[in-house]
Amino acid sequence: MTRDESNETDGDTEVGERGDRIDRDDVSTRTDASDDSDTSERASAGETPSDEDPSESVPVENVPSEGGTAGDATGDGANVGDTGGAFEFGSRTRTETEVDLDVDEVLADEEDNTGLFDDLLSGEPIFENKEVLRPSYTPHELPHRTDQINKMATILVSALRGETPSNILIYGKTGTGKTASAKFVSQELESTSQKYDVPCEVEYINCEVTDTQYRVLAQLANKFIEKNKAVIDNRLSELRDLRSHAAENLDALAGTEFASVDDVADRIADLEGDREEIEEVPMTGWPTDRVYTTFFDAVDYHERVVVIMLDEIDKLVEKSGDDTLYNLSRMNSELENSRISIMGISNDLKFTDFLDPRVKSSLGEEEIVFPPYDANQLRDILQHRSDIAFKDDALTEDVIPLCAAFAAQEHGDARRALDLLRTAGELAERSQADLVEESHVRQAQDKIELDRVVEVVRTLPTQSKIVLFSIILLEKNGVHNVNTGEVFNIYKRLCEEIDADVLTQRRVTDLISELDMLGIVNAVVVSKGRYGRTKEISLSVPIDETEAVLLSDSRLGDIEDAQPFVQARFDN
Ligand SMILES: Nc1ncnc2c1ncn2[C@@H]1O[C@H](COP(=O)(O)OP(=O)(O)OP(=O)(O)O)[C@@H](O)[C@H]1O
Repeated sequence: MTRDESNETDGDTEVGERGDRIDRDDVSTRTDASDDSDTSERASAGETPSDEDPSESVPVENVPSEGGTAGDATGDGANVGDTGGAFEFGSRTRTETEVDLDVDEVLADEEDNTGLFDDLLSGEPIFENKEVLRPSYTPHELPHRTDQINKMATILVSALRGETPSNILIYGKTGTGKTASAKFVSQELESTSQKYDVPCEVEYINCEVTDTQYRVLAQLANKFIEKNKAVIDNRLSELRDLRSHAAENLDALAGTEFASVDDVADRIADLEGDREEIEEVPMTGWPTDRVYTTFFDAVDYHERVVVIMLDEIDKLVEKSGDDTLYNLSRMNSELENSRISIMGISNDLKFTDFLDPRVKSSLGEEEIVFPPYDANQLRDILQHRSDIAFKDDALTEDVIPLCAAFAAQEHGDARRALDLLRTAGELAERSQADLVEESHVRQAQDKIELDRVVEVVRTLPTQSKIVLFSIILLEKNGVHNVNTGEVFNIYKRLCEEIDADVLTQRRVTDLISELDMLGIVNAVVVSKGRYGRTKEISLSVPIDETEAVLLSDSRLGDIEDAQPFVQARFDN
């Protein structure tokens, strides 16, 4: 299990526990639960209802509203139906009554609410099923990817014949449907393999998250170990049945590989031994060759063809070189029972340049390119999804073409197109409109763009933030198309103010070029005749929002009054 997964599990548990606290049925369940240790302790200490310290009853009264002290609550409210001593009876009766009272109060409060949510709920919902527009949804149909899907299927069909499929490399820009298509094909492959009872499995790894050789091999090893355990358990239960039938009547062994009940028992003992020996790979700590051997043995435990899908494979190579791919691609020559095939997916067309030539040729046996979608194709994709996602007639005619056009301008990214459509729907819903209209799409486009800018600016290194802030200060004071020298002067003063290192002007020029590449500023080189050439810099992002993001950085937030700094431009 990855760290993320375990966190998720923790999170779920917590939610579950919190949820328990407000569940009315659960309150009574707890009240019924029997644990009178607390009362008996007090009874043995000679307490009676009359000498009970009033403060002691507080937790009892607080049971339903606090909810968190479930242990105490169950203890004191335990024996409602009992006919125990007067103290217990009185105490318990109070508890139960108050439990109900408090829950009723909560319910009454709910009825008297201010209608905060009622207003929002009252409008006709625009969405039928919003989840369909989220990236986590895997569509059942992928328009305009038939060629690529067919090509993948033609290569992978050998797995269903028990042969090793060629390795495949899939390239294409972001949002061109690579992952969706590959997952679609693997689901089909696995279901067909079950239909024909051919052992074929697909394992998916996202190398952006799992980005070292150790982690990739450990994750794969553990997945196969899990499957092997299930296979062994299945076989064990069949064999135990067979053993008991054969013990009654030896005919049960007819047609099996066993000649006697003892043979069956031996096989069971072997499998139990195998089951016992299986050791999962910890997420850190083993030498990599031990992880590799464990993975190798787990894959080779029984006959099967395995397709390993490495999504964002370029991230793995970038982070930890091509050792993993080298090891995986040479495994087939050593495996005895199984075969593996690799399906790599990448946004970066050039990543194979960094591979060892042997890995490169083995990995790229087959290459499939996913071109960007054009506006018409995006329109079809959006139409398919919107039919399921929105209520009938919830979109005006121009919504889908506009979303498609915006996304096509980007780089034919279906993810962006779907995001736009979903955000437009959400904005319409929020403004309680009956229909999603063109204006909602335009607002959605601005919102997504702004979110992107905010994210990029927020994560800039401090020095770049200071440079950007200098440009903003100049612009805010009416100085447009500034040059590098002007930015540098303000930058220096700001650094002194917040005690940051002052970089050289040359370095600051580089940082400006980086901001240009990120699309935050626009820097054009202009010729000044005999005075040489200079860069004219202007801001390409909304000024107020960007300034707000910069000032939310604790270091830049320290800058008291930015106004005087701008004078620096004129002081020089
Ligand atoms: N032809 C299509 N039909 C329907 N939905 C599509 C199609 N192509 C892409 N999508 C949707 O667009 C989104 C992005 O697709 P996907 O994740 O497959 O892109 P990708 O090429 O793998 O991108 P990245 O390289 O960024 O991971 C997903 O929600 C996917 O369902």
